[in-house]
Amino acid sequence: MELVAEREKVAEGETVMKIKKPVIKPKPQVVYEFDISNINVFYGEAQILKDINMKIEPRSITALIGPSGCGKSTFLRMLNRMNDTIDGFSFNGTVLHKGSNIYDKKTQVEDLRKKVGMVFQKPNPFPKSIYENVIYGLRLNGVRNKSVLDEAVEKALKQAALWNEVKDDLKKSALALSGGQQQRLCIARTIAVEPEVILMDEPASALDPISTAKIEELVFDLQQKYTFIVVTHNMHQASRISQKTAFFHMGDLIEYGDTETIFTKPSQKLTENYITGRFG
Ligand SMILES: Nc1ncnc2c1ncn2[C@@H]1O[C@H](COP(=O)(O)OP(=O)(O)OP(=O)(O)O)[C@@H](O)[C@H]1O
Repeated sequence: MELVAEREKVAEGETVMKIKKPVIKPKPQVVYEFDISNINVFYGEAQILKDINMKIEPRSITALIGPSGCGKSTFLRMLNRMNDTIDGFSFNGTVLHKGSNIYDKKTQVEDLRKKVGMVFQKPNPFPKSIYENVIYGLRLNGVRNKSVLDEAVEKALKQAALWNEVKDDLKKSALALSGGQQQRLCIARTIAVEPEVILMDEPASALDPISTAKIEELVFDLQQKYTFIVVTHNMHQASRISQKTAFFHMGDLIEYGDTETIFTKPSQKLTENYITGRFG
């Protein structure tokens, strides 16, 4: 802190020191999308995640990579409390979403999940029409107005790059769509409730290369609007779409940083061995 002193002439020949109060400028506070501190997760006696710390910036794409069973999905599910109902689940540590503790007793899980949506590995549309799938969350939230719903359907399907393919068939069963279209429909369903974050657990692993490319393009295009956190086994996918990468191994977060650095100059040998395909 710097004190600023100024000489002030009071009367001829006489000066006094006038101390000006220091001006303390508040530091701009970074509000992270997620600020995760010292997370330890257990299923029964088994420790699944060990002292994980991670800060995730808003409007970014983070890839979670690591060999099977290292805890990527468990970590992802910590972010919208999807582990809560798993038998034997317990944890300690803190997960802040936009500064609020999501595991606080006062947090309503339904409200959290409106802000933090999730897309799963296998497309899981409901056995309903395309239209009904997209508005599912809005209906749950009590939206009834037909023109509001119509508008939301068009907007979400356009954002999910599916509108042109289905706009004349909105009453068709979602189950009649291809796997790739179903996954984009699930993304549209997630987008329709206007979340802040979209969690994705291997969203393209059940899809063909063309559908995979469409999902990647979509995530890339939507990053201006949403924060994405994506579990992937596909190293090319991680390096193509994400700005940040987190490498997990046996429950430890081994390395987390800029994707380019992780893929070109990882600081840990274990990371290098994994990304170069020596194990995993
Ligand atoms: N419901 C559960 N009950 C008990 N143990 C579980 C449960 N779900 C996962 N596990 C265990 O927790 C560990 C981490 O699993 P998790 O699914 O988070 O890993 P992952 O890195 O996502 O794996 P994958 O890449 O194969 O999907 C594994 O050892 C797994 O067997």
